[in-house]
Amino acid sequence: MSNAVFPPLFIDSLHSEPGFDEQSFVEAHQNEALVSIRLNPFKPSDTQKGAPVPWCNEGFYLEKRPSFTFDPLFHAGAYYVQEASSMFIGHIFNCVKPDGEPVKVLDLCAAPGGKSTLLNSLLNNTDLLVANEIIKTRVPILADNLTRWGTANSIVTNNDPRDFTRLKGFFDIILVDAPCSGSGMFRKDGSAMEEWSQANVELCHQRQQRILADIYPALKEDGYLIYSTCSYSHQENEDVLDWLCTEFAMESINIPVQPDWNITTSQSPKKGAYGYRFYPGKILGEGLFAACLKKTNDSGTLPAHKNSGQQKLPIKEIALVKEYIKDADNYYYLKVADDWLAIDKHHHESLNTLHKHLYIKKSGVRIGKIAGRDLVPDHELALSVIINKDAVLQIPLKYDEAIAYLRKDNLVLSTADKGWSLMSYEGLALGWAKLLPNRVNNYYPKELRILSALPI
Ligand SMILES: C[S@@+](CC[C@H](N)C(=O)[O-])C[C@H]1O[C@@H](n2cnc3c(N)ncnc32)[C@H](O)[C@@H]1O
Repeated sequence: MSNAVFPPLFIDSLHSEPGFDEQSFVEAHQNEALVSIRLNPFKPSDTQKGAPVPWCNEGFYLEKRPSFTFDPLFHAGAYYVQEASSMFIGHIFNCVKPDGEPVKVLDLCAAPGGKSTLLNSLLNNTDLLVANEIIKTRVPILADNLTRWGTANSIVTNNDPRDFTRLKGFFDIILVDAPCSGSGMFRKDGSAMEEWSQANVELCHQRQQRILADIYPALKEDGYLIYSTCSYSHQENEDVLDWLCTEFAMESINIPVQPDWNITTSQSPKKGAYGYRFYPGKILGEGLFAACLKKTNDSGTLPAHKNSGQQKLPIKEIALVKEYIKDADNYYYLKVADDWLAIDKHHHESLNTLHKHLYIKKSGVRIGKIAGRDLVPDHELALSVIINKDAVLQIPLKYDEAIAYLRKDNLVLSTADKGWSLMSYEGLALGWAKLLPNRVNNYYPKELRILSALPI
C-alpha cells in the first residue's frame, strides 16, 4: 500500500507501546505486504521459494506474489500461503511441547486454518489437533485447508468457546488466536484500517476476556495457553496477560528469541508477563502479538467417557476400505451416514468424548462410500498422506492438463487404463477422475474448482 492514511488517534495510541518506532513503521506502510509461504513437511515438492523466515524452518519469503490459483502445487497442499509473523506461533509451540508425550492441542479460533496447518506440521500421528471455528460459514475453508494438509490426526469443530467449558482439563496446549481490532493487518487489509477505533479496541478486549474465561477450564494443569492477536493495542495484548495472571492460576513463560529476529519483547505492567511484538519496519512481516502462559492449578478432569454401544462395523466393508490405506492397522475406522472415515487409532477415545460435547464437522480423513463391491473414493482420501498409492491408478498430468482438471474442464488423456484414478502433478495428488472407455469423468469437487480465467 502507498501513502497510508492511518485512522485518527491510531499512531498516537502506539507511542506508548513497547518497541514502537514511528518512522520505520510509517515507512514500512508505504510498501506492499510481503508474500510468504510455509511448506507442508508431509508433502515435499520443488515449489519455488526465496529467503527463509528466521523463526520458522518451513517458512520462506517469495520475491513477488505468484498466481497461487494457477499453481497446481498449491491445490495439492504442498504449501500454505501464510504471513511470516504468524509462523512465530510454531516457534512458541516447539518451545513448550513436551518431548515424546502425545498431546491434545486445541486451535480455538482456527479459520481459515493458517495456524492449524502450522501446528499440525509440528505434531506426530499420536498427537491430536482440534481446530475449532465458531462461525459456520468459515468452517468449510478451515476443513478444506486441513484436507489439503493431508494428515489423519485432526478434527474440525464448529462451536462457541463456552461449549468447551465442559471438556475439563482435556487439552495440553490451547491456542487462542483471538479476533481483534486488526491493526497488524493494515498493510494487507484496507477495511481493517477503516474499521479501527479506540472503541472497537475496547470491545475486542472484552470479547477476548470472554473467550479466554470460557476456554480456561479445558486446559489441563501444567498445560500451555498460547495467546495471539494481530493488534498493536496494549488493551488487547499486555492488559489481557495481566488480567489472565490476576484472575486465573496462570504464569508467564519466557520464550527464547534471537536478537537478530528484531522481535520486541514486552512485559505486562502489573504482572511482568512476557509478550512478543512484531512491527513491520523492524521485522519482515505484518503486525503480531504473541504470548505463552502455563496453567498452574487443576480445574478438574472430564470423567472417562464410557462407550455407549459401539457401532458394529461390517467386516467386509472395513477390509475393502483398508486396502486404500497405507499402514492400515494404524487407524480407527468409523462410518458416518454412508461415509467411511479413518483417524489415527490413538484418537478413538478422544473422538468419542468430543462427539458427546461438540459439533464435529470433520474427523481424520474421509475415505469414501461403498457401492456394491467397490469404493467410491472421497476427495479427502486423494489429498491425504495416508492413501495407499499402490492400490490406485495414478495419472501424472502436465501443467495444462492439471489446470484443466482443477477447472473441472473435460480432460482428454492418452491412457488405456480404466477406473478410478488419482490425477497427480509433480508427484502430488490433486483429486480423482474416473477413466471410462470413451471419456474421462472429472471428479474434482465443484466448489473447489478454479473459476477465474488464466492470467495472460
Ligand atoms: C484472527 S482470526 C483466526 C485466524 C486463524 N487462526 C488462522 O491463523 O488462519 C480469528 C477467528 O476467530 C473467530 N471468532 C470471531 N468471534 C469469535 C468468538 N466470539 N469466539 C471465538 N472465535 C471467534 C473468527 O471467525 C476468526 O475465524
